[in-house]
Amino acid sequence: MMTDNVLEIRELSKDYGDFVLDKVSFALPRGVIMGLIGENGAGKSTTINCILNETQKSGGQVLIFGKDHIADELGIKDKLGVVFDENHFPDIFTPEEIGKFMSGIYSGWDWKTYRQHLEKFELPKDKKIKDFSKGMKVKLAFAVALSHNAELLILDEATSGLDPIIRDDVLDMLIDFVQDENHSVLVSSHITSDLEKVADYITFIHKGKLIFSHEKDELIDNYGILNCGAAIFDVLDKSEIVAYRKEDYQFKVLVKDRNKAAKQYPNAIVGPATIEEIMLFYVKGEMK
Ligand SMILES: Nc1ncnc2c1ncn2[C@@H]1O[C@H](COP(=O)(O)OP(=O)(O)OP(=O)(O)O)[C@@H](O)[C@H]1O
Repeated sequence: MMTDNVLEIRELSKDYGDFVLDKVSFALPRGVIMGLIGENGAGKSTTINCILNETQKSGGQVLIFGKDHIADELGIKDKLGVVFDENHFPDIFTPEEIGKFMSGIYSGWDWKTYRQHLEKFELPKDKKIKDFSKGMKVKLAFAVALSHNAELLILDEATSGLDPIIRDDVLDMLIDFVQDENHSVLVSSHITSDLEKVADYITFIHKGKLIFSHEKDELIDNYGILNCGAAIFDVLDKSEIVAYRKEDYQFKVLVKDRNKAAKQYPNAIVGPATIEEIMLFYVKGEMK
């Protein structure tokens, strides 16, 4: 049987001297949307650039569709759609001319789908890209990425500069895209609420290290925030606590198993945690 991971990253490292991406490993199963989260400078773009071999990795292994990402670069390219926050199509061209160019690059180029996307995104096919707004440029990049029968989309902060309405359109598009069970998406974003909406998996990188890569529902169902005063906080079992934040006389504590915590500390108030809160606690919280 074929591997069911479209992307496998094993101990991926990149040493920039003052920043090290440190043996990051995770796998993206076929048919899912994976959100890649982390603070500014955490290493999200470095990870994606190493996957795409835009940056040479210092160590580790990257398999795309079960094949080494460098040895099989040409075979992989056709099945990969990529969108960055800045897309540098030559801006003297029109979408129609970009289409002609892309049809020479991708063997699976599909004019009909491309024209449908241009229409859906209300992109004028004969207007020069230099006169496009930022949102229009990103939409054009999506139109290209979605028009050559790609099986894996990799998006690096592609939605960050878009207004909430276009962002919502793009998120719907990603959900549409994975309706085909052969399609998968890796999407990095600061906007954790977007990822909370669409991602099936969340991979969290902090200071160049992998903190976790889990199914989103598992995170949402299990993690929790326990609110308590100093008396309870002092007796909390250190091993159950991910991190805590002190606000006036209250302690807010991130726990990995909120049901267990609620049973163990019946006098504390325990509630669910959002992906954003989980990230905030890991990045800004203190360890007991
Ligand atoms: N070409 C480079 N040369 C040297 N250092 C680099 C290079 N590219 C990135 N870095 C460093 O790697 C670190 C991680 O950057 P990266 O862009 O991967 O983070 P990020 O998680 O994508 O952040 P952001 O959300 O701000 O885009 C930063 O400290 C950055 O300075």
